[in-house]
Amino acid sequence: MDATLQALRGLVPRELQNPRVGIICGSGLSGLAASLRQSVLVSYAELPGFVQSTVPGHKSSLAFGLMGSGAGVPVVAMLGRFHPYEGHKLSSVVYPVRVMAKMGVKNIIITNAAGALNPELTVGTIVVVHDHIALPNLTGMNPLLGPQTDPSLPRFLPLSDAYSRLLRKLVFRAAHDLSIERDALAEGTYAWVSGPTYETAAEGRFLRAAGADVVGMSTVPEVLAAREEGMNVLVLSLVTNAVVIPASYQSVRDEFEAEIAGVSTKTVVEEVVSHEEVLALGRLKGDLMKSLVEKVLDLLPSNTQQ
Ligand SMILES: O=P(O)(O)O[C@H]1O[C@H](CO)[C@@H](O)[C@H]1O
Ligand SMILES: Nc1nc2[nH]cnc2c(=O)[nH]1
Repeated sequence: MDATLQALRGLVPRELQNPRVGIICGSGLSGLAASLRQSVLVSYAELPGFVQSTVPGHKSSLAFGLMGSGAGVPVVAMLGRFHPYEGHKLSSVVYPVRVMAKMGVKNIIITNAAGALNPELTVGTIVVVHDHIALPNLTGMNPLLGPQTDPSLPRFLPLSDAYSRLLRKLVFRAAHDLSIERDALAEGTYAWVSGPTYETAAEGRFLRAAGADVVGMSTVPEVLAAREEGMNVLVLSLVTNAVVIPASYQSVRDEFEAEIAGVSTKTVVEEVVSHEEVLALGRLKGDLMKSLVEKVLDLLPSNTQQ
């Protein structure tokens, strides 16, 4: 950690060395940082302890700068995050969050691209996350497992208040001030899965039955580390696709038997999701996400520490 902080002190101008807000840009959402003023980019390759992002739509740099109107708020943004499915250790996945904490970040805005499990969520909606289901956490893949990085941090971290109510409400105020239509935003629960495979229909049905609204392969490890470090957390999920959950299984036996009986049948075309589709949606809705985040920064009370 000391080596990383020392490298940053050498690479980032003094006035940007104490960011107030951290931002993590999800798949295809690195454009979020386009409006940073006085921005300085630091490649992950220059930072001891950082790994590289290998996923298309994720860069590998930290961006420091000022964001929002007026004098602006000093922020540090991760242009590209790390996922366990890339082969990164969970401790590496959350390392940048710990670095942000040591630089003084008190509020973190984590964005991601996610698939909708809730049939009421349309593609393009931004979901303000208020809770999560993390099957990996429940089954032994928790980034906080093992010896503590800092014994002064809590060993048993409560998560019932993980998603800051104040920050969530600010998003709705921001949308209201920007006259963003009501249906563009929703609230929901994020399911974290390891990936890199997308869900089968049965898995989608299972996660939906468990109460999740959206599903993705990131975010929760970062939330855990951020909460452990005492930060206020806001998570915004952009719905990039619907997880296909057919209401019923269409039997191939029925289909076959109809065929041999000479009865015409409708061929079922199974829809599939692709990362290209996820990235395309990120590009399409990137500006909306950017305006929302900028406005949240404008509205952030100057004393937000809790
Ligand atoms: O969560 P982010 O990094 O936004 O990316 C999401 O999009 C990728 C799949 O298309 C997965 O990495 C999933 O987690
Ligand atoms: N697991 C998962 N991650 C995603 N990221 C974007 N879309 C999806 C999805 O449908 N499933």
